[in-house]
This record gives sequence, structure tokens and C-alpha cells, in this order.
Amino acid sequence: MEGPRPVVLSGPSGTGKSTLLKKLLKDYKGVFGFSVSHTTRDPRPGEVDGKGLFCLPMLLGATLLPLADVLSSVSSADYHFRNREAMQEDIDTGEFIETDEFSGNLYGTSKCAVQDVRAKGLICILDVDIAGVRHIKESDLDPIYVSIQPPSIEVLEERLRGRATETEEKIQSRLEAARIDMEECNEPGLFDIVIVNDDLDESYEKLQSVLKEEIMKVQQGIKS
Ligand SMILES: Nc1nc2c(ncn2[C@@H]2O[C@H](COP(=O)(O)OP(=O)(O)O)[C@@H](O)[C@H]2O)c(=O)[nH]1
Ligand SMILES: Nc1ncnc2c1ncn2[C@@H]1O[C@H](COP(=O)(O)OP(=O)(O)O)[C@@H](O)[C@H]1O
Repeated sequence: MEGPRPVVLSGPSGTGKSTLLKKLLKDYKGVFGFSVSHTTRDPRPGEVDGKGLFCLPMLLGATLLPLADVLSSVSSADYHFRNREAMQEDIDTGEFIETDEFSGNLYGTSKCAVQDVRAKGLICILDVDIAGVRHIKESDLDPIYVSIQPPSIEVLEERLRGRATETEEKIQSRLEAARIDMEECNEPGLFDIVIVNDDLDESYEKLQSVLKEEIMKVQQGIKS
């Protein structure tokens, strides 16, 4: 597909990926779009459900929903929250680019989630775990791969506890996955850049700088 290259943000749970990507979406309106993943985990308070497997071009063609409703439901959602059976059915019918089991739940990037963003000419941001990164490497997406890492496992634990969204069991399983992620992220050729998210402003500067070229492509497209 033509257009700017997508961006994959990966890194341990609690390291600051959502914080950074929300800053990008806020500061660069009309430049970035979030690929809304599917998951079987329960929504956290305040999280918005994308309500299922939509393909924006398909919906518009069928004019099932007013355009504004479709755009807002897709762009502001955190996840499409599904039960395991429904998600497995969609996986079996080939709707996903990649899926992974993380901390007892299924997560996955649907083809529609990426198409919806790319069809609008936006830089598509995907937030996936390290297994997702490896699966995406086998696809034809050709994204920029960014790993966001914590300064240390102790700091990560503080952030996870500070966010107060997980049970003790989930904190432990996330820390276990984090140890593996922290080791594997330096594997040659896996990521284009590894950003240690100590100071948030500095990390955001580094992230903007690695995405500068793609951001300019979209901004120049908007002007012309
Ligand atoms: N492979 C894959 N991983 C995902 C996807 N969506 C989210 N994840 C990863 O799943 C993990 C858990 O995500 P989440 O439950 O939202 O917790 P959080 O990252 O701590 O906010 C994180 O490492 C995400 O990057 C997806 O579509 N595919
Ligand atoms: N650089 C930072 N310094 C201190 N706290 C941070 C930093 N970046 C993120 N946080 C905090 O850490 C917690 C986890 O961040 P979050 O963006 O939810 O992580 P992720 O999306 O990677 O799971 C949040 O409470 C967030 O406010």
C-alpha cells in the first residue's frame, strides 16, 4: 500500500508506550492514527471499546453508520474487547495480521485495523508485544520498529504499581515478560531504535526525531 510507513511501538507493559503514543496523537492531529487491536482481556475503567471488527472502507460503502460515528468509534477506541470464542473465530477466518497470547489473554492486530488508518493516509501506529514484532516482520507492512524500554526492572515495577490497573498476579506475569523483552530488544536488526524511557520529554524528543521523515511526508501532503 502507498503512503507513509507504519510505526510499531513495542516494549514491556508499563514502560510508557501508551503515554508516548497518546502525546503523538494529540500533538500531531491528522498525522497519526492508532491501529485498534483486539483483546480478550477485560476493559480497564475509562477504556473505550471499538465494538468489533470494522473495516471503515467497507462500512462507508455500505453506509451502515454515519461517517462521524464511524470515525469517532474507530479513532478514539483503546481496543476491540471480545470474548475468546468470538476472537478465535475471526482468527480462524484469517482476519488478523498477527496474534499473541500475553499474560493469559489473546491480543491481535486485524487487517482492518491497519487498513482503516492507512486508507486515510495517516501514519499507522501499532502497539504490540515482542512476539507481535516478530510476526509483523514476516508480513509486508514494512514499519519503523521502535522499542520503548524502562530504565530498570525496579522502575518498571514502580510504574506498573503506580498505574494501579493490574492484580498482583498480573503484575508478576508482566514483570516476567518484561525481563525477556529487556533482553531480546537488543537483538541485532530487531528494532530500528531502542529508547530508554527515563525522562518522558527526552524520550518523546527521540521518538519524534526517528519519525520526522514520515511526519513530514504527511504534513506536506496536507499542505499541497
Ligand atoms: N502481539 C500483540 N500484542 C499486543 C497487541 N495489542 C497490545 N499488545 C501488547 O499486549 C501487552 C499488554 O497490553 P495491555 O493489556 O494493554 O497492557 P499495557 O501495555 O500494560 O497497557 C502489551 O505488551 C502490548 O504491547 C496486539 O494487537 N498484538
Ligand atoms: N518517563 C516516565 N516517567 C515516569 N512515569 C512514566 C513515564 N512514562 C510513563 N510513565 C507512567 O508509567 C505508567 C505506565 O505507562 P503506560 O503508558 O500506561 O505504559 P504502557 O502503555 O507501556 O503499558 C503510567 O502511570 C505512566 O503515567
